[in-house]
This record gives sequence, C-alpha cells and structure tokens, in this order.
Amino acid sequence: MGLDIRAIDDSDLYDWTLALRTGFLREPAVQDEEIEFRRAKIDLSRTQGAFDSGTGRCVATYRSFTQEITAVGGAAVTANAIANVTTSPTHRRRGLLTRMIGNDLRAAKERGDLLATLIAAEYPIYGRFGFGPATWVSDWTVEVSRTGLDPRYSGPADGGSTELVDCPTVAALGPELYERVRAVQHGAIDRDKFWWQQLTSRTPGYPWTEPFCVVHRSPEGSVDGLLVYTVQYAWEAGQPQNTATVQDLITATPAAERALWHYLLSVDWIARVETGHRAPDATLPELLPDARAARIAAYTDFLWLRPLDVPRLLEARSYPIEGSLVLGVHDPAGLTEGRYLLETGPDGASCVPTTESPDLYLDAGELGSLWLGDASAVRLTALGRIAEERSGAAARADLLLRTPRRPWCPDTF
Ligand SMILES: CC(=O)SCCNC(=O)CCNC(=O)[C@H](O)C(C)(C)COP(=O)(O)OP(=O)(O)OC[C@H]1O[C@@H](n2cnc3c(N)ncnc32)[C@H](O)[C@@H]1OP(=O)(O)O
Repeated sequence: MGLDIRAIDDSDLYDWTLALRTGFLREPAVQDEEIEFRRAKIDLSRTQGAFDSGTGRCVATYRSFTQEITAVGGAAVTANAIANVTTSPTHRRRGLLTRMIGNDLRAAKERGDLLATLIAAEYPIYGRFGFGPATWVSDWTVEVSRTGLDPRYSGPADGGSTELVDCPTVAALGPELYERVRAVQHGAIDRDKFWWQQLTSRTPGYPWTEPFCVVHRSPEGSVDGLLVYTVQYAWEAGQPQNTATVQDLITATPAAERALWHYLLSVDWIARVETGHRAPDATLPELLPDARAARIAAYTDFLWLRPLDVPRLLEARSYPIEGSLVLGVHDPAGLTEGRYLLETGPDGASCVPTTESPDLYLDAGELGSLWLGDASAVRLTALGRIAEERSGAAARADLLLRTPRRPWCPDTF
C-alpha cells in the first residue's frame, strides 16, 4: 500500500486536522470553526500530509512557516519554523517524518532561510535531522505566603503604575510592546496576529479561560510591561488556596518585571503562582526576600535550531571580541557540510568557506546549540560531541560565542 506525501489543498483540511488531533492525542473530533481558523492561519503550500492510498486517509501531518528569530546583538533572522508534526499510530516508524522534514529542509535551504526552528515534543526526535537544543526554559511554583514580600504593598513606589485592563486592550497594546522586547532578547521569535488572538480570545480547537490582564506603565507613562494570568479557584477549610497561572508576562525594563511580579504575588486570596515558561536565568527567585519560596517546577530544553546557511548565520550575530575560528561542520543531510573560517570583532563578523584545517569539528546540531550563545563548546567537547583539533580552541569559541544573559524564547508554536 502506497504512502503519498504532498502539499495539502483546501479540501484536505478536515482530514489533515483530524490526523493532527489524533497524533497529538487531542479529542479526535473536528469542528467547522477550527477548520476556519486553520484555513486563515496556515500556508497550504508549506503544509504536508501523508495519505494512505488504500484508505485515502491522512496519516501524517507537517507544517512550516516563515519566522523571525532574534540573533545575539538584535538582528531579526529569517527562519523556517516547523510545527504540527505527527504520524498516526497506525503508520509510525515507516519513515514518514523523515521524508516530510527532508522535503521541507531542502526547500527552506533553496529559499535562502538561514536556519530552521522547532520546539521538540520529545528530546530524541530531532537530533538526527541536524537540530540541537538552543534555548531552555524554567517554570517556577511560588508559595506566596513564604516570599517575604511586604504584605502592605499597594503598587510601585517609583512612580510607575499598574492597571487592570481587558483582553481587547492587551490585543491592542501587546504587539508594539512585544516588538520592543524581542528586539533585545536573543532567542525570541515574532508573534503574529493569531498568537495574540489565541492569548486574548477563545480560539476554536484550543482550551481558553478569560484571563486577568495588567498593564505596567513607566514613571513617564509609557507601556513597558504586560501580565496575563488565569486563576484556578479553590478554598480549603475556610482558607483561600487559589492558584494563579501566568499566561504571558513580557517586560521592556527590569523595573516593570519586578513590579508585575510584586503585583501578582500580592493579590489577596492567591496562595500559589505558577509562572509558566520563564527565561532559564530568570531573576524571579532572587526578587523574593526568601528566594526558596520559588521552586523549580520544570527546567527543560525548548527551542531547537538547525543551521541551513553557516556563513550568513554566523555573520548575522554579534561577538564581544576580536577572534577567529575554523569550524569543520559535519552534516549527513548535505545542507551545511564544509569548513568555515569565522573572523569576529566588536563591529561585525565575516564567515567564509575555507580549506584551512579546522580548530573544531562538530555536527550541524551542535552549531545550532552554540549559535545563540547558550551551549558551551568546552562542555560539548567534554561530552564528546565536539572534537577539539587545536588545544584551547573550545575555550576560544566560548569567549566568542557565549552571552552574559542566556537566550530565551518565551513562546510555543
Ligand atoms: C515540531 C513538532 O511538531 S514536535 C511534535 C512531534 N510529534 C509528536 O511527538 C506526536 C507523537 N509522535 C509522532 O507523531 C511520531 O512518533 C513522530 C512524528 C515523532 C515520528 O514520526 P515517524 O513517521 O514515526 O518517524 P520516522 O519513521 O521518520 O522516524 C525516523 C527515525 O526517528 C526515530 N524516532 C521517531 N520518533 C521518535 C521518538 N518519539 N523517540 C525516539 N525516536 C524517534 C525513529 O525510530 C526512526 O529512527 P531510525 O531511522 O533509527 O529507525
């Protein structure tokens, strides 16, 4: 029985969505409103389905779209973002994902995208396709009664302000604020109108509860922070045991972040706060007089990157110091295989193919892990994933590539 992989058309949307829901273990029922939402959102020409010629049924799904990711130094780099990857349990491990991702990565390379991005559902899936983990997230649970924050708090003392607003106000103010935030946060990705729609209104096919929303303004009156949270309402033996769950918290200044955490950790009746995905080096715990009131609920790899054009990718980011490095990149898919000479300085970098002998040999996935400055070349060498051909080269790579604050991608896609 044949398995035909092709770009889907509008008439496939119902079957494709059913296969997607099946693969993600969501109720296998598709409402017309969900189809309408997907029809508006997805680019059919970059949406693949695998169809079983015996039954005609869609048995695997895959989608990519153009995304911007912030490089170290603030440049917005064009990426091929991958999402909605599933193979139905009846057709697993027959190479369907391998065929779909191969098609897509070759097309992205031809289009000129510098890299591919995805959020890996499970760690072992994507390394074989040249991806490496590049950003991490930390999720915290805060016991409000233990924070040690002043219980008499009633708003920022520095002239800034917090205001409760509704969802349409978030949808109106959020995009401009987020543009400022992502421009200085390496690892952040752009948010399209559907992202804001899903945060601020009920979207067919996704669970949603009307949230509480707070805007923070600086002492000068500009919007510099946004907090969106829902509350799970619970009382036990006459005591409030409500849990607030952060749906989004973005800030353009450290003062705004401190003010919004202080706000949320002072709401009467909230006993516990679940922070959702924060930066891996979140300042939250140490904002609290008792930092141990915040416990790590999860600390995990998040955004994975796959280089597609090594010279342009390495030239797109900034470097703190002058230096040079020859990288020997191994890429079984043949997309980035080669030797590259990287020369860096505070004013820019050049990266060109070279015949010089490499300082470091590494797979494309390891380069994906290094690009945003999070992974350490010294550490990857200790793990046996980078071969150091010149003594001290891994430490030199870390001096060139690593960043003072860690990269962070706050969003799932
Ligand atoms: C970006 C995203 O959308 S992330 C979401 C990914 N989707 C899911 O996790 C949903 C549930 N899982 C699935 O639908 C499927 O298992 C998929 C999509 C992950 C894999 O699809 P398949 O068509 O079975 O993959 P395929 O047959 O091409 O496997 C290729 C190789 O990867 C391996 N592999 C695939 N999935 C996994 C996994 N979850 N864990 C470990 N190895 C895996 C296979 O064993 C195979 O290895 P081999 O070449 O050594 O034999």
